[in-house]
Amino acid sequence: MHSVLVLDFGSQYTQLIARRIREIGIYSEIVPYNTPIDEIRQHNPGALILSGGPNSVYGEEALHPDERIFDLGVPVLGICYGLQVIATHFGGEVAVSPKQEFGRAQLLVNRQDGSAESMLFRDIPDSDVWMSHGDKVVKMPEGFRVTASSANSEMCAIEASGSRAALKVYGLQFHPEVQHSLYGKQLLSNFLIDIAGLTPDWSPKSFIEHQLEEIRSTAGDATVICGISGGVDSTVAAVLVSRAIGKNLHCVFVDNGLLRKNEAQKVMDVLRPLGLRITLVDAEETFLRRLKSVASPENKRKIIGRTFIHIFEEQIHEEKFLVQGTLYPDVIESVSVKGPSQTIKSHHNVGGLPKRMKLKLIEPLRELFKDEVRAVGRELGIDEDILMRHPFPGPGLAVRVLGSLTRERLDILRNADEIFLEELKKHGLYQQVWQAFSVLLPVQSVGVMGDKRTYENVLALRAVESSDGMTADWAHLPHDFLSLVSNRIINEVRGINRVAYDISSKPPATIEWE
Ligand SMILES: Nc1ncnc2c1ncn2[C@@H]1O[C@H](COP(=O)(O)OP(=O)(O)OP(=O)(O)O)[C@@H](O)[C@H]1O
Ligand SMILES: O=c1[nH]c(=O)c2[nH+]cn([C@@H]3O[C@H](COP(=O)(O)O)[C@@H](O)[C@H]3O)c2[nH]1
Ligand SMILES: NC(=O)CC[C@H](N)C(=O)O
Ligand SMILES: [Mg+2]
Repeated sequence: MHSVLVLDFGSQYTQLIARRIREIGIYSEIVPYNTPIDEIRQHNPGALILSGGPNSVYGEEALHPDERIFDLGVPVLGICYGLQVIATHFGGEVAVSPKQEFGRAQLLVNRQDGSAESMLFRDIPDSDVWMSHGDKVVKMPEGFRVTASSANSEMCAIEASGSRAALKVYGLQFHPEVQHSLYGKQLLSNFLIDIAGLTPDWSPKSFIEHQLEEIRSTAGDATVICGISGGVDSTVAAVLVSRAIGKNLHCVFVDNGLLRKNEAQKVMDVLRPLGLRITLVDAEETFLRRLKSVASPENKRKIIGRTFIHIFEEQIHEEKFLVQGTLYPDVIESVSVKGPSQTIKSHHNVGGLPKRMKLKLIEPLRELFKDEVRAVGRELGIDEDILMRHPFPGPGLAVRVLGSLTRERLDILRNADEIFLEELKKHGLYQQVWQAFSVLLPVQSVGVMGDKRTYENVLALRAVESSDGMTADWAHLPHDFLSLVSNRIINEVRGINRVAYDISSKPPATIEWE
């Protein structure tokens, strides 16, 4: 199976490029812009895409790919910064533009220059595209032609032609991957299917078949341990691995004392029908002891990540591999392994892992987004109730009791959160939001209850809409509903006298508070 490699120059839209390609039915992966040519060859790519990026190709901090990518014999499409890389590589010039373009622009496809229409623009009329650039091509590279223009960039789309046509190198100043570029997906499809000749055969089913082979060849006859949480990702990962290696899979569910109310029991009940071999480990003591008096979010996350691995290691008998349900957003936000993107927070299962580990990782979902994992789960026949659960982070309530943890504060949060989730379900709102939870703030406020002054904790409710957790908007829950939840929590949960609703989107906030 050929994949498309996206070389990441740090664009905010890099993941969107990969997504759009998969929506077309072609598998794609993102690698850092400077991945060496030998590594690129190992992926056996059917096409390369160079992403946009914040730098300028003529600046001191310009990022350059391995130049030999242009000799691989596979078609290359550069987007924005990627176009500018192509233009300079082939002898053209890029300079700062007197007029910048951000947002909507009108694309004029060049059909009048006597040459044949570009295959890239087949079935694409003059239409709206989305721009985000301050530089532009000012001198064409030799052996290239202009195939489209916009008001502020005359050389808005270029491609190798004439004696260089066989190179199949294309560049676009606009971003075809964003929804506002009306024919963007059609354009990507023209590039991948018509020009690169790829077959759109990526589907949950083909993904599963491919992964089953990969897992079998990695694991061989070895036994494998899998951290399972009752969440969507680890359940799908465990079912997939158990399909591949059967009884050699041993699942461990860690009760880290940071779970929701009665969660451990509920999860064991839900997972039982899947027929997996699961050990429940009670590690509350260990986690809470190690987290005692730790207030910094990053420290909490790292301690939790390490403790998970220690607990897994205690459970190992002859296992050599650890399966995790790590997803793409966990990876991209934790470490900048995939190019020049920034570390936002250390997800416990990626940035929180200890430096030395006895176990080797198997992470079959590492390149997928949540909605794709759900589609894979559906194909595997996993129950909708499990697949549609809200995500729950591995560090659990530790990142929702802000500041230092105590068992008492965890319990206050558990009781409040239970009411919130119960009411969401009762009102048919649970499935309408992507994730919902409560956060116990390290703040006390004054209240009056039964004529008495109170000085108690403040709780924040958070509910968001999202498709992959990368961006999110706060959910506009009905006011009557919020009022009912607030009332119940203040009346029923000892220790809370005020409830607030979080109305921040991601970005600039994140979904969790820590
Ligand atoms: N309590 C736990 N016991 C064992 N492993 C866990 C636990 N919590 C998290 N993990 C491991 O960490 C991985 C990442 O957690 P994460 O919350 O992202 O995924 P998930 O729990 O499987 O799914 P979801 O995002 O839907 O909650 C899990 O896939 C699992 O391998
Ligand atoms: O397994 C996990 N381990 C973590 O360390 C972690 N941190 C955040 N999350 C979940 O990821 C999504 C995005 O969260 P943020 O906007 O807070 O980064 C949201 O769904 C969060 O709940 C985590 N999941
Ligand atoms: N979005 C981009 O790739 C921007 C590229 C380059 N920095 C410019 O401003 O033109
Ligand atoms: Mg989880």
